[in-house]
Formats: sequence, C-alpha cells, structure tokens
Amino acid sequence: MGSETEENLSSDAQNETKYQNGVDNKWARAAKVPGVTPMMAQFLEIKSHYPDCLLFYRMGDFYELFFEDAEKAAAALDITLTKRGKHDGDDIPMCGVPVHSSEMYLSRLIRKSFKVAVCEQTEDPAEAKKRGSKSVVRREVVRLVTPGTITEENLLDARSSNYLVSLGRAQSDFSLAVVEMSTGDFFILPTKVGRLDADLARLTPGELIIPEGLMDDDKISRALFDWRSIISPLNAGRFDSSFGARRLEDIFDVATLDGFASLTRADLAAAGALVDYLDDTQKGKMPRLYPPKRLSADGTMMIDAATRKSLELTRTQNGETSGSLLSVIDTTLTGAGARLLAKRLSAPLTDPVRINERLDAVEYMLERAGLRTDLRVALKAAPDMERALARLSLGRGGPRDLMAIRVGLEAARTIEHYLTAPKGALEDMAELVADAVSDLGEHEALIHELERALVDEPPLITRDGGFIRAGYSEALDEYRMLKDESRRLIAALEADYQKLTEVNSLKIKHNNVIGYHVDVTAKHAEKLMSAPLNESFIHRQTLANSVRFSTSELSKLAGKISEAGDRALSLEQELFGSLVAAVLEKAGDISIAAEALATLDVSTALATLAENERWTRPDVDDSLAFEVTGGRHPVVEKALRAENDTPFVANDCDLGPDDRLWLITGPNMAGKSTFLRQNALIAVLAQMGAFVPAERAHVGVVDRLFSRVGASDDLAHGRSTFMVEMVETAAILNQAGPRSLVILDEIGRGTATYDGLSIAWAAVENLHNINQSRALFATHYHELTALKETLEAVSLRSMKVREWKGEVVFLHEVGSGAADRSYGIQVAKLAGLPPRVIERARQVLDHLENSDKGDKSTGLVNDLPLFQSTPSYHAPAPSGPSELEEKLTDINPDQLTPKEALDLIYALKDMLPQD
Ligand SMILES: Nc1ncnc2c1ncn2[C@@H]1O[C@H](COP(=O)(O)OP(=O)(O)OP(=O)(O)O)[C@@H](O)[C@H]1O
Repeated sequence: MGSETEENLSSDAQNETKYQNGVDNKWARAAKVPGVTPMMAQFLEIKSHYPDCLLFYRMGDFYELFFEDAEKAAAALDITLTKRGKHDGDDIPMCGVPVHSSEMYLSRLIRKSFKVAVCEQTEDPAEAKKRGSKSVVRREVVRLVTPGTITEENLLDARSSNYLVSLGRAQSDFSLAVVEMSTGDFFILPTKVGRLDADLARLTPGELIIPEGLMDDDKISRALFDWRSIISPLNAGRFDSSFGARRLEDIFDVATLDGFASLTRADLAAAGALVDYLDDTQKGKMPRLYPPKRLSADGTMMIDAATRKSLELTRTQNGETSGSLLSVIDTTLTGAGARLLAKRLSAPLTDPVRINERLDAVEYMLERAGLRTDLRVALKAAPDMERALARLSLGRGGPRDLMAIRVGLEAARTIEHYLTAPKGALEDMAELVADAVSDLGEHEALIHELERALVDEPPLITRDGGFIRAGYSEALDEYRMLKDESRRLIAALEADYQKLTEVNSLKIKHNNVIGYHVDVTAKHAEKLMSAPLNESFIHRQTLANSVRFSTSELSKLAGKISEAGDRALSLEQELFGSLVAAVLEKAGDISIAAEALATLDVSTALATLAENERWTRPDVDDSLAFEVTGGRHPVVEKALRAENDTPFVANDCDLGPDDRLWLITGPNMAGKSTFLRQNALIAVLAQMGAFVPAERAHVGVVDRLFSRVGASDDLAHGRSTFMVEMVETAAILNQAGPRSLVILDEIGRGTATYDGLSIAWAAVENLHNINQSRALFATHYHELTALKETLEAVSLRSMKVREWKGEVVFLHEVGSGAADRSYGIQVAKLAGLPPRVIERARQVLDHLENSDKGDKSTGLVNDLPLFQSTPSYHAPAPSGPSELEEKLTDINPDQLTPKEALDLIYALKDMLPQD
C-alpha cells in the first residue's frame, strides 16, 4: 500500500467506528477495488467494521492477519511477516498464528493494549461449496477481545483485578462505571475532573472507554493524559443517559431503575455505555453482572496518582509489583483474597466505624491461632469461584470450572464448620466474621450433585468428553459400555482373523485417517490379497512395512463404536449444560460465598502478617491525632533484613494540634524519606483496616493523603524535574485541608538556592496557616527552621548522626531540634567522590560559610582560583613503574590456567595500598 493511502488510513481508523450506519472507510473502499479476490473482499468487508481492532481471520488451523494488522502483530509478537497475493498492485503483508496456541498470542497482544476481533468460519466448507466452487466460507466476528473484557484464566492475573471503566459526563458531572468482567462486579464512582486522575489511579483499569471528542477539552485531556494508552473512544451517542437507563433496565430485567441506588445522568451515561460495549464485545453474550453499587467518593481516602506512585502502594516507581507495599503485606492464599486486599489497599476508608469492623475481624483471627491455621489450610484449597462462575455464565467455561465451584463450596463448608464448631463461637464473633459465616451459606445439594457428576480430575474443555463420572447417568454408562463392549468384540475379531489367515502377527489398529483397519506386515499381505481371503479383506493402503485392509465386519463394529462414542459425547455435553444451569441458578449465592471466602482470607492473612511482623492494632477515630510510637517502614525493614539482617530503627511521630507540622532537617541518607513515607503508609494501612508496623498508633482519619517525595523528569508530559515538583506541590497546597496528611520532601531543591528556599518557605507558611494539615516537611534549607518563631504549630526535628574520625555515621533516629549541619560533603565522600573533589568542596564550603555578604560566588572565584588551590590533590607524579605495574607486565595471560588467573587476581588485589 502506498504511503498516501497510509495517511488516509490512520485518520479514517480514528474517526470511524462500526456504529456509524453504512461503513465507508478505507477498508470498505478497498473491498470494492476491481480484481479483488472473493476471500480478500470478505476480509476487507469484515475488517471495515473493526478498523480499530486487529482482525484474527480464521483460515483452517490458523488465524491470519493481513495488511497493517499483519505488520503491527508481527512486530508486537515477533513473528514472521510474509506476504500473500496482491491487492491493487501491491503485495499484501500477512502473518498468522496457529489456532491451538492462539491464546498465548492473544495475551501478548492484550498486554500491549491491542484489541482483537476474532473472526471464525461459521459454516461448513462443504456448505459453501454448494453455492458454487468459488464461494467463500461464511465468516463472522464472534468476539472482540479487549484488555478490559477478558475472562480466560491464562489471560488474567489471578491476584489482581482487571477493570473495564467507562467515563460518563452530564454537563459538569462526571461518573466512572466500573466492571470486572471476570467476576461480575459492577459499580459506579461519581468523580470530578479534579479527582479523575486519582480515581483512575485507585482503579488502574485495563481499559477505559470515553465518548469521542471528550479529549478536546483541555482539562479532561490533561487529567486523562497518563491513561491514554488504554483509552478506547466510542461514538458519543452511546453515552446518552436515557439510552443508558434503558440498557440497564434491559440487562437487569426491571421496569424501572428505582430499586437501584439513585443514579444520576452522568452515572447512567457511563453505565449505559459500559453495558453496551460489553454486549458488543461479547457479541450478545452478556456476562453475569451484579446490579451496580454506587460508591461514594467521600467514603474513601483520596490519594492522587502522584502520591500512590511515590508511596509505591501497589507498584514500585518502576512499575513492578515486587517491592511495593502490597507485595510485603500480601499473605493471602486465594486469588479473590489477593484481589480484595489490593482493592482495600487502593481505597482506604474514612469511616472509623467501618475501619474498626475490619480491625475487629483481624484481631479476632489474631487471637485464635489454631482456628487461623485451620482456616488457612482450607482456604489454600479454595479455587477461584468468582472467575469460574463468570466463565460459565459467558458460555466459556469447562468441566474444570464446575470442579472449581464444587471444591470452592466444599472449602466454604469446611470453613463454616471451623468457625462455628467451637462452643460459644457465635457469641463473641467479630461482626464481619459473623457476616461471612452467614454468607458462606448452605450448598449441600449442589455440592452433592457435582460430586456425583464429575470425575476427580476433569479435562479443561468439554470437546473430548470424559468428565462425567460413571454411575451418574444410566444412559451414558450404557453408551460407554457399548463402546467398551465393541472394543472387546474387536479384540475377539482380531483373534478370529489371526486364526482364519494363519497370520499370528495380524493386528486390528486404529488411526484418525482410515479408522479401524487390519494391519499385516508386507510379507503376509499377498496372502490376504489372494483368493479366498481377498473376498473378505479389502486392500486399503500399502506402507513401507505394512499393508492395511478393511472388512465389512470391522466397518460395522467401527460404526457401532463411533456411534456409541458420538452419543456418549453429546450426552456428556448435554449433562454439562444442565450442570452449568444448576450452578448458574445458584450464581448469586455462590458469588456471595466466594466474597465471604475472600473476606476471611484477607482477615486471616492480615492477622498472620501482624503476628509474624509484630504489628499492632491502630486506634482509629474521628480525632485529628496522628501519634505513632515506634513506627517502622515495612518495605525498608524487610529489605534491610533480607540484605544483611540490619535492624530497622523505629521512630515516633506525633502530629498533635500544637505540633502538627514537623520540619525535619538532617543529611542525605539519614533516613528522612523513609521516615516520611512510613508515616503515610501507617495511615494507609490503618485506614484499610490492617494492623500497622508500630508499637502503638493513634490515627484520626485522614481524608486526603498527599505525598511528594523525590521527583523525576516527566518527559512524556514535557515537564522537567522542577516543573513536576511544582505541579505536585501546587496540587497539595490547593487541595489539602485540616483532615489531610501531607508528606513533603525537599521541595524547591531543583532550582536556584534562593528561589527554592523562598518557595519552600512560602509553602510551609501556606500549609500551616491555610491548609492547616498534619504535615511532615523534610528539607535541606536550615534557614526554614527560623519559621518556628512565627508559626506556633511548627515543630523542629532532625535525623541524628554522629561524627566519627571525620566520617558521618547515620543513627536513623528522629530527634528534636534542628540539625546542626548538613554533612553533604561527608555523604558525598561515602558515595566515592574522588578525594581531590571532596577536599576542594570543603574549601569552598568554608569560604561560603565565612563570607556573609556580597556575591559569595564572585568572591569565591577571586579568593580561591581552582587550579591554584588544588595542586596537592593531584596524585604524586610516579617515579617509576610500581610493584603492581611490574607484576602486570610480567604476566602472560595465554599461559595461565583459570585457577592461576584467579590466584593472581587475589595477589594483585593484595598489592593495592591498604587505605
Ligand atoms: N529507620 C531506619 N532504620 C534503619 N535504616 C534506615 C532507616 N531509615 C533509613 N534507613 C536506611 O537509610 C537509607 C537512606 O534513607 P532515606 O532515603 O530515607 O534517606 P534521606 O535522608 O531521605 O536521604 P536523601 O535526602 O538522600 O533522599 C535507606 O535506604 C535505608 O537503608
């Protein structure tokens, strides 16, 4: 395809969607080019409806991709790009993936945010032939696979949620509708442009659908900037609120939505478009959805994207899960439990009552070690019922999904027994645990049915049968017996034929091409091909070492076997259908039980964590206290332990009304950032309902948490380090209130000293007087400590260090008062800056500290010309080859054995000056 067409193509693809009536895009036009083959015309016609998807076009055992789809997929999957035929004079690029391993390729494409339209052959090629020799087999897109709508076990991460989110708008109101297709969770989160980024950061969706044209609004486009790679713009007509209301009424089969939480127009716009998109991608097979819950944004701690990133709640700054807070606290045993824990961590609560309910459940488990061990053994065996159920309801489930339900319900039964069996258990049970017990429910009939029906280790898919247990269906047993019986008859026939032909090596064999046949070696073939045996034995095939025959008796028997096999298979599939129906009938109760298991998993996991790590229950209330005794940073503590078993130094933090703004000074590497972050993490942990890494903690609920700890360039946004820092600081100073907790680390350091100091100064004043938040402010500007005189709630703290033989030793202890010096040069020395640079820096520092007026740096140049003052830092001129150099000259590397070479390296190292 020429480059001119290429250009038209991309703009076409963006502007056109399949929802326009009568598609007229480059694909539709290409289908009409003279000379296009019927197959290519069909491909182009189908592709014209899915311009923004890669079209997996089924051809036999492969999905083929053509044109730019092929180029994109070949690059993304690292597979060979070839060509097939020509279109309008140009080669058609092509690549293909085998159907049997297509899931692996799909998962790679989905991870790279592609969408795939799966186009299958929907008629038998023989049928197509009847319409004429040139007719093409009918094909249809049966499913759109998009990052937010996958349900397959191997495409999903078992331990994290995969949300599909839709953004609806009605004038200035915004709403996010959220579905997790793999579990049926459906909720609505009202939002505002200002908190859109924070809300999305809380959800980290796999895919975000928005009305086309929304990004034209500058503010919205800025808020959505970080999410651009997962956005699918859809025709704005699909975000109409009255259309949305009708869609929801249809799906939930209700005449009015009044029974649901009252939904605003923005909610309906978002939810309607979401449901419509699901319907569309699943080609009418709607997943089972719970009625939407409307979450109140007020019920959770607001944490913006920058804060989440800086605190590394669920991912580290590099995007990895390992090393995040979640990775350290996650000791859950089930996928659903892990997902629930991540959800709680992403949305800590602000209502002390609800927080304490969660804490009660953790404490309940903590106090009962024996019970907890039993529960954890049972939980470990519990499969992911939520996801199995979703696959079954979409018609994508298999026998193992039924098995997952059975085993999951059995685990629920065992767990319920453990929880309720002890005497008096119900009386002092924590409320959430008691709720979970009642939610586990009673599923005896279904368990029993599935136990009777399924073999112990069923196959993944239904295609080949073999998953129904003998004894479950008389008819099935009979077909199976017939099949076995016929097999026995075949064995008998083989013996008969051996006798008849007097060929003892004669065998009856089976293969997929010619089915059952008589097989003899070439040596005996002649006998069977001559009279009288040739009357019964009909020659089929001659191979190098054997010759194959069929007989009418054998064909009859084979027919019986295959008939019995077919009947058995279709009966098994029928039985599968009824079992799925029986499960789906109880879907609501099963989901509730699955959720209860997840809650218990989280409570027991957090209790286990608390016990192992010596974490304590925080006091959480409505006060404005933030009082932590002996607090630790869970991730740094774990890293120190793993590295060299260094103990973590615990520190207190008390942001009472008179001391609500701590100004912390101290050298680099002394542990300021760690201290700041650990207090933010303690607030998050406490409010998600977990125990905290401290001896004691009293947390008055925090409504918004802000953290600006270190910054880096944001090249994608075209922002320098300083700009990023200022944008984030602006967000804090504009939004934080008296109930907020603010963590600010070294703001203003990315610019000229006085500018930076002035900004930091003004920021502290603003935080103290206007925002009045509880705040930890770490700085290198010792000048700021003067603010203590004018701002009454400012408290000065410093990281303690000790000097020892000119070196600085970090104690990692937070003490009162300001730091006496910054020790920057000592730290630089530790980092390995050359001694001459360190010495020179000391001179410069002395000079700066001693000159107190005028332009210090001009004075510096005059007083301390660099090269005049540093000759002694050059290494003394060598007077001849050193011992080391001599030794090196003597070495002949080619004559050394590896062992000698190693010894030599040790010897050379020993010769280095011992300084
Ligand atoms: N309380 C502590 N107990 C033990 N080790 C600690 C403690 N706090 C910090 N450390 C160790 O010190 C290192 C530096 O800590 P941190 O990054 O918090 O220092 P900083 O003062 O913020 O430095 P900078 O100003 O250079 O960012 C940590 O990586 C950790 O290994």
